[in-house]
Amino acid sequence: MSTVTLTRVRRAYNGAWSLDDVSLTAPEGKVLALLGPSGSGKSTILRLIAGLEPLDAGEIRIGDQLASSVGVTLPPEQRRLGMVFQDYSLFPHLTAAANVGFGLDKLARAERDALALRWLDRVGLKHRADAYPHELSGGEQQRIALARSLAPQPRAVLLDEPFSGLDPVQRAELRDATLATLAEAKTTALFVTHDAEDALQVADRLAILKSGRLLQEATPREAYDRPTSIDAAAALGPINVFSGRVESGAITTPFGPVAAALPNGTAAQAAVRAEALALSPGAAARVIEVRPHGAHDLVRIEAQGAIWRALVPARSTLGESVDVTIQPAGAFAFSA
Ligand SMILES: Nc1ncnc2c1ncn2[C@@H]1O[C@H](COP(=O)(O)OP(=O)(O)OP(=O)(O)O)[C@@H](O)[C@H]1O
Repeated sequence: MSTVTLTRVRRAYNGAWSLDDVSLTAPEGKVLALLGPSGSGKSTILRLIAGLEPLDAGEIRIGDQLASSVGVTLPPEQRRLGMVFQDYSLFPHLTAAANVGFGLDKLARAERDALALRWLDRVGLKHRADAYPHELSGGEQQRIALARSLAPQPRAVLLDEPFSGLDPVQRAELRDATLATLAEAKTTALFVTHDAEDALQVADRLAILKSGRLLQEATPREAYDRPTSIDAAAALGPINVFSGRVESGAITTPFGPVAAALPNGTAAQAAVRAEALALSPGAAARVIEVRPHGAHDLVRIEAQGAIWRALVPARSTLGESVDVTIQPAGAFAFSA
């Protein structure tokens, strides 16, 4: 396992930056999640690290080795990386065991078979060693793909949306199983997702991207509790935004004040997480709509013409109007 470091990396397609000056580090033996909406550049980062494409500026190092810089692109097979993609990409004509053994061709047959079985065991699929991919569920195929990528002891493993295409139950199970396997293997992992929950659950560190730019790199806790911008806050869950001016250290929103450590008079924006709004019987805001949202209800409330969303415990009894308390831990202010 090795640290993977990107320094001021840029990549353009057809004259437009698809990655613009991105620097980030995947620490040795940890999971770094690349989180962002479609088109934010997540897969481009993986392709550049894998050596599938050249970069246009900056450099990429895997451990001490310079893997990519302008005019230098170490071929993929010399990078010693593992890869897992969302479409599993197992060889259909090979059994599960043969798929896992595929990258172990330098070993003698018996050794290779034993190691493949050991990896199948690690992902809980030893009993399916002789099954062909079409005989396995999507989640099982993905676990085989993970075992195949890790068996040759890569310096780092790249996972591109590995849980998409699975139903929610399979997804949660596979997420937990993958995390356990990565932790056991102590492999550096870069994991692409557009799902905030996946990123928060799986990552040791998060890199939040938008439009080819890195918005924030932090631990999941830091990113959630101390976002550095409105966009970074919005990447981790629904937020409410209000534009106003700072007065006496706060922005006064229709639903209450949000503390702002900015000079008085500054044009600023408040961002309040939907789960940071506590509702109680009262008359400050009108309840427009209540909808189930898993363990929560999503409630739309209106005050002074503004409509905000609140996530409250499911089946809370709310009347037609409520008082609103903004919990400071989920409320942030940014200069506009
Ligand atoms: N080969 C290519 N040719 C032209 N444009 C490309 C190419 N690959 C990526 N892009 C563009 O670069 C930007 C980033 O794409 P990328 O696939 O890295 O985003 P992403 O965050 O992985 O998105 P998704 O979640 O949809 O996979 C997009 O605007 C995309 O259209």
